[in-house]
Amino acid sequence: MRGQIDIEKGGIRLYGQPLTLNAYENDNSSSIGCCLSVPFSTRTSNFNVNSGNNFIPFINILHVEKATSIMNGEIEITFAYPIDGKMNITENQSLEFQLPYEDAKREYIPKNITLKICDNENENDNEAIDDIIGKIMSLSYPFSKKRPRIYVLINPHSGKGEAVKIYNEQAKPIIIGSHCEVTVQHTEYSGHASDIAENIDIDKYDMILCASGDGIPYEVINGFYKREDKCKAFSRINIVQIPGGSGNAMSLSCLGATSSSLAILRALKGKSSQIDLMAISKESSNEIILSFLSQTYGAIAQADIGTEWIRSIGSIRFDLGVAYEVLNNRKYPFDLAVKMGCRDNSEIIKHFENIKDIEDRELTQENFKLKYNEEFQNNANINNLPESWEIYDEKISNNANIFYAGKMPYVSGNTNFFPAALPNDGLIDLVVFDSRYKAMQNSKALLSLDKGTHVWEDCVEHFKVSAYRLIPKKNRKCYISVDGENFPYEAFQVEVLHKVMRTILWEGSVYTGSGYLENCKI
Ligand SMILES: Nc1ncnc2c1ncn2[C@@H]1O[C@H](COP(=O)(O)OP(=O)(O)OP(=O)(O)O)[C@@H](O)[C@H]1O
Repeated sequence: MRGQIDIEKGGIRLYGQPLTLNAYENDNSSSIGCCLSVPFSTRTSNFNVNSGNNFIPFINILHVEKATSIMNGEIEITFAYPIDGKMNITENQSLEFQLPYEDAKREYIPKNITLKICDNENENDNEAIDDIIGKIMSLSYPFSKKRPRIYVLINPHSGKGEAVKIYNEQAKPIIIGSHCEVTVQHTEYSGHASDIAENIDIDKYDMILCASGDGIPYEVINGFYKREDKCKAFSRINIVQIPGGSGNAMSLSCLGATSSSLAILRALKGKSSQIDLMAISKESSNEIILSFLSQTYGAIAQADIGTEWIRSIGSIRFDLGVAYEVLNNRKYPFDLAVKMGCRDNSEIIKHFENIKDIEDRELTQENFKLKYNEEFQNNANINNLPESWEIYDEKISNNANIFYAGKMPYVSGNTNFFPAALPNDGLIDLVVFDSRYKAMQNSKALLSLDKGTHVWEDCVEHFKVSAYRLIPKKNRKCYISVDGENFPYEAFQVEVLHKVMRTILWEGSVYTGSGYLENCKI
C-alpha cells in the first residue's frame, strides 16, 4: 500500500493513499504541506492510519531518522503516545480557562512508526528523505535544542522512595525515544546534589534533570552558587525538575506536569528561560542561601516541617496540621519590613499589564550582588532599614497565622498559593493570613488554595515586594521553611536576584496557568 505524509501546521498527518513527491509551504493555509509518496512498510507499528487517528502533533514527536535497517528508503518516527489514547488533545483547545491539575497527570509512552517513503535508493530520494526528516525535527523542537545533553540526578529517597522506579518506568523511555545523551547519577547522601553541582563540568551538559522532589533542585541551585564560574553555570545549564518526590512544585509550576513522562516531554520541548531566584541572608552567619520557591513561617511551616514525625501517614499530615493550627487560632507574630512592589491586588493587576518579555542575557557577577545584605548584617532589626523600605502594618503582622513568600504559583501538587507569581518580574509574592478574622473565614480561604482564589479573601493580604526582612516574634522556637527545608528560627532577609537561573518553561515566558486574572474579583 502506498501512503502520504502531510506536514501540517501542528503536526504530521499520515494517509494511506498514493501521492507524488511534492513539497510546498503556504503561509495562508492552516497547513504546511510537504508530501512524499509513502507506501507504508509492512513493519509499520500499531499506528492505525485508517482509524482517523492519523495525526501526530509536533509536540509529541521525539525523533525522526532514517531507519537503521535501511534497505530502501525507510524512516522511523518516534513519538510520545498518551496512554489515555487521546492523541489529538493540543494546548489551549478549550476556550475556557482550566487549572492544570487534570492535564498535568497525563502519562505518555514512546511509540515507533516506520515508513517506507521511496522504493529505490537514489541520490534525489536520499536528499528528499533528509529534507523531510530535518523539517519534521525542526518543527518538533521549535524552541529548544534537539537532543540536549542531560545529567540526571535521582534521589532514591524522594517521596515514598520510588524516584528510581518512576524515572526508569516513566521518564527514561521518553528520553531514550528522543535520542538524548544521558548521564545518570543517584544521590548518595543529603547534600550530594549540591556537591555535584558545585563540581560538575558545565561544558558537558545542557540540562541538570532532577528526578526528585523540590529538595534536589534547591541543592543544585545552591551548589552552582558556590562556584567561581557561577555566571557561566547559571547562564548555560537548565535546571529542571521532574516528579519523583512528594513536593513537585517546580515541575507543576514550570512544566504544568505532575506525571514524570509529561514533565520530561515538556522539558524537552519547552523554552529555556531565565527566571528570578531569591537570596536569603541569615542573622546568625554571613552565609547566603538561594531559594527558588518559597519561605514560610507560621501555620504552614509548623504543619510541614513540624509533622515530619508522622510522615508515614502521607500528605494528609500537612492538611491536618494546617487545619489544627488555624482552628486553634494560633498566632505567629513577626515584624516585617519590605521594599514594596505592588501593594494589593489592584496594583498587581496593573503590574500584569506592564510585563514585558525581556531578552535573555549573559550573566555577570554584578547580577549576583546583593543590594541590601550589608545593612542587614550590620543590624538585623526593624528600625535599621535601607532607604525606601517600609515597615509593614503591625496590626496585621502581630496577628498573623501564616506568612508565606513565593516565586512560583504552585507550592505542591494541588496548592496554587501564589497565583500571581511571574517567572522574572523581579518581585516576590507575599501572602499573609490575618487571624483576627473568624476561623471560618480563614478556613474558607484555606479551602480555596487549590484554585488560588484565597488571595481575594478579606482575611488574606496579597502583595509583591522586591525584598523583605522578617523578624519572628513568637516567644518559643518555631519552624521556618525555605523551599520546604528547615531554616533556623531567627531574623532573615530576602531579596530578588533578577533572571539569574535558567530552566525550561512550557508556556514560554510565564508559569503554568494559575487563574489569577481569570478569577479576578475587582
Ligand atoms: N541518598 C540520600 N540519603 C538521604 N537523604 C538524601 C539522599 N539524597 C538526597 N537526600 C535528601 O533528601 C531530601 C528530600 O529530597 P526531595 O526533595 O528529592 O524529596 P521529597 O520527598 O520531595 O522531600 P520532602 O518531602 O522532604 O520535601 C533532600 O533534602 C536531600 O538532601
